[in-house]
Amino acid sequence: MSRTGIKCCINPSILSADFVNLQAELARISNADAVHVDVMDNHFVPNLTIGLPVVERIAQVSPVPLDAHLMIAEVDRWAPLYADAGLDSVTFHVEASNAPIKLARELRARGAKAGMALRPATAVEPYLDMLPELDMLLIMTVEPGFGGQAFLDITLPKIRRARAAIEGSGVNVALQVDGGITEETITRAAEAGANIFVAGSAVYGKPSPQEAIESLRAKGQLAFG
Ligand SMILES: O=C(CO)[C@@H](O)[C@H](O)COP(=O)(O)O
Ligand SMILES: [Co+2]
Repeated sequence: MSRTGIKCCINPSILSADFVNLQAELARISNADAVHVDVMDNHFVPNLTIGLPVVERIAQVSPVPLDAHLMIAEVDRWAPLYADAGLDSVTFHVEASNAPIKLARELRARGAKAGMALRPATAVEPYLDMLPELDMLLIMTVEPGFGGQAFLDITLPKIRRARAAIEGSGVNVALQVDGGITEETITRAAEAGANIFVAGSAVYGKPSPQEAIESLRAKGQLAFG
C-alpha cells in the first residue's frame, strides 16, 4: 500500500534501556521521533515497570516527545493523570477501559494525543466508528507484557484492515505497531500499513541506538513505496 509523503516514525521503547541511567539512555535516542514508555502494573499484564512519578520526571528531561503505553487496569482513572504530565501521546488498552470514547475525549481535552491499543486477539472492527475520536491506533504485534518477543505475523491482516479503514474514512489517525519490530519485520508491518514503529531491543540492543533508528526508519520508509 503506497503512502508517499507519510513519515515513517521510530519510537524506541525504554523497556530495553538501562533503568539506572535513564537520562543518558534518552540522550542515546535523540534522533527518535518519540520515546515509548511502557507502563505495566502486574494486573493488566504479568509484569511491573514504572508509574506516574517516574514518567513525569522522564518527561522533564527527554529530548524527544513522550509516547506512553499504559498496560494497566483502571485505566479510565489513571490515563488522564498521564495526560496532565505533559506527554505528547497517551495510549490506553481498550480491553482495560469501561468508556473508551469518553476517555479518548478526556485525553484530548487535557492536551495529549489520544491513542488506543488492541491486544493481538482483539478485533479492530468493533472500534472503527471510534477512529475520529483518536489520534493513534496501536496494534500490538506481540502479547503485551515483555520486550524481546517475536513479531506475530498473525496480526498483519488486522493492520491491513485498520489501514484500509483509516484511508476509507479520511481521518488523520496514525497506525502504530509495537512488539518484535526488527530490521526484518518492519518491512512487513510497513507494507501492511503501519507508520509508527515501536522498537525496544532492536534499538537499545545495538551498539549505536542512533544508527539503529536511522536504519529502521530507512527500511520502513522504503516499504511505504
Ligand atoms: O509494550 C511492549 C511490550 O508489552 C513493547 O513496547 C516492548 O517493550 C517492545 O519491545 P521489543 O519487542 O521491541 O523488544
Ligand atoms: Co509498548
